[in-house]
Amino acid sequence: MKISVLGTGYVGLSTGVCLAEIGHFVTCIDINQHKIGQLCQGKSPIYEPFLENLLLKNADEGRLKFTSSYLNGLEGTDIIILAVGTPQSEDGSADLSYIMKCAKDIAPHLTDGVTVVIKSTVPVGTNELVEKIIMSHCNNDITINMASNPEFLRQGSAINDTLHPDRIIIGANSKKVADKIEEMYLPLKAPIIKTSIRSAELIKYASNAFLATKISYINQIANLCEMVGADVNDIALGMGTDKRIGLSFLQAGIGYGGSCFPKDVKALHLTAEKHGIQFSLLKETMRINDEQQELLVKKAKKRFGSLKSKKIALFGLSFKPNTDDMREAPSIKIVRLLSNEGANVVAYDPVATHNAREVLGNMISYANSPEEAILDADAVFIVTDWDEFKHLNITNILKKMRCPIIFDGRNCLDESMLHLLEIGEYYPVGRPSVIFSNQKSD
Ligand SMILES: NC(=O)c1ccc[n+]([C@@H]2O[C@H](COP(=O)([O-])OP(=O)(O)OC[C@H]3O[C@@H](n4cnc5c(N)ncnc54)[C@H](O)[C@@H]3O)[C@@H](O)[C@H]2O)c1
Ligand SMILES: O=c1ccn([C@@H]2O[C@H](COP(=O)(O)OP(=O)(O)O[C@H]3O[C@H](CO)[C@@H](O)[C@H](O)[C@H]3O)[C@@H](O)[C@H]2O)c(=O)[nH]1
Repeated sequence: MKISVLGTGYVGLSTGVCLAEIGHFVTCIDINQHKIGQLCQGKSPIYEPFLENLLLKNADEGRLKFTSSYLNGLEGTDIIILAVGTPQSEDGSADLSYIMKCAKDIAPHLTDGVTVVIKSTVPVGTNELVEKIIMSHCNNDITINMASNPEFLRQGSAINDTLHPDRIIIGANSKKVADKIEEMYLPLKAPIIKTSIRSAELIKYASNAFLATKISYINQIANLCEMVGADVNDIALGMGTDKRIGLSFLQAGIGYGGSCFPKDVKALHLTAEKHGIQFSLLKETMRINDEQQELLVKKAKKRFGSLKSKKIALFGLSFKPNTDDMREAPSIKIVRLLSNEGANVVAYDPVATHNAREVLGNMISYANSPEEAILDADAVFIVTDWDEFKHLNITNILKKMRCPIIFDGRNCLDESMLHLLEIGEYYPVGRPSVIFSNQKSD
């Protein structure tokens, strides 16, 4: 099939590359000419494992092209996939301006019978609005088919998630349109769920808000664990082994961030409110998450009394491992709180430093390695659970501190290695803290 993908962000680019990989002829279109320039040279503008290799392979084999011209990019296409951003507006609702502008701009280039698929996360009813905009800006004599096909990939595992999805949701108002989209995905051999357009739109928000709520739930259990001397890892295992609950998204820590959960929970809450439903459960999900992001600073204040002039080494800046994305990263709030307390922050992240500089500027210093970050540090905050912090000989590095005081916001330090710390303090989330004091001489 000939497919055009609008938007070459995390979703558009991963989708375009993977659809080419399964044999389609794909043109990715973006209004950001700098991005298109990079992509035409085979460079991925984002850090996403396996993306660049697959991009180069499919471009070389002639199935993947990039352009910023709608005229060239939409010519003779069977399916158009809209994957432009829908960020948060000031009032918390989804900002649909990019998708509406995109609809208006592509309209004059559409040909009769083309299928327009919305992959971006959009509030229920958006497909109908987009269809209206397209119909009022296209040639009068054409018909188009609209469909909703929300995306569930996670950053950091986008390629794997796209090639091996748990399910594919296709929302369409006719069997013919749904079958066409199913045909596009057939090589993936993934379970397909066909629904109405409105249901498909809502499935996306319902899924993200549920996962975010699961995280806030376990985080609140973690807080209780700290009060009663229980261990949240044991609780998560004990709960999650029940198939009805499941083990995933029960990792306690400093809360969720990223380009999706924060904005999508807010948007769903607002949609519900707009329709007279008080979805206060989601309000709590958000409140717990806001508070959870303050946890490490609160713990450090309790430990040190004052954080004024303390040097804090931050391990990790991105909102999750395997991505350089800083959108809504908990590190941003942590840095602001630490700065307000008069602490000095030095941060190390394996790949996100460049993007972090744009958000945090010179509020903090940036180190090139964990070793550099801990020089003269009073405490370490583990903010992102990069493998490097779990496996590497991180305990050996921390051992170099005079007295390592570690606040592990992701419970990711390998506890079996902690005995290497002859002296020090380890404060995980929702688990008993450990104080080491010259164990060797004991
Ligand atoms: N990031 C994720 O993990 C993820 C996962 C699932 C769903 N989503 C949803 O997918 C959508 C895209 O998210 P993203 O993170 O990929 O966004 P992004 O911000 O990374 O990328 C959006 C891209 O769209 C381009 N764009 C804007 N207007 C355009 C236009 N008129 N024509 C062509 N290109 C245009 C921008 O230049 C940008 O490159 C959002 O609705 C998001 O909620 C995101
Ligand atoms: O048990 C957990 C799992 C995740 N997180 C945090 O939650 C955030 C989001 O993580 P994750 O869901 O893995 O990454 P995203 O790339 O944001 O993916 C989510 O958001 C995407 C955009 O809508 C959806 O497509 C995905 O299905 C959905 O998982 C991160 O800050 C994680 O650290 C936790 O704190 N505990």
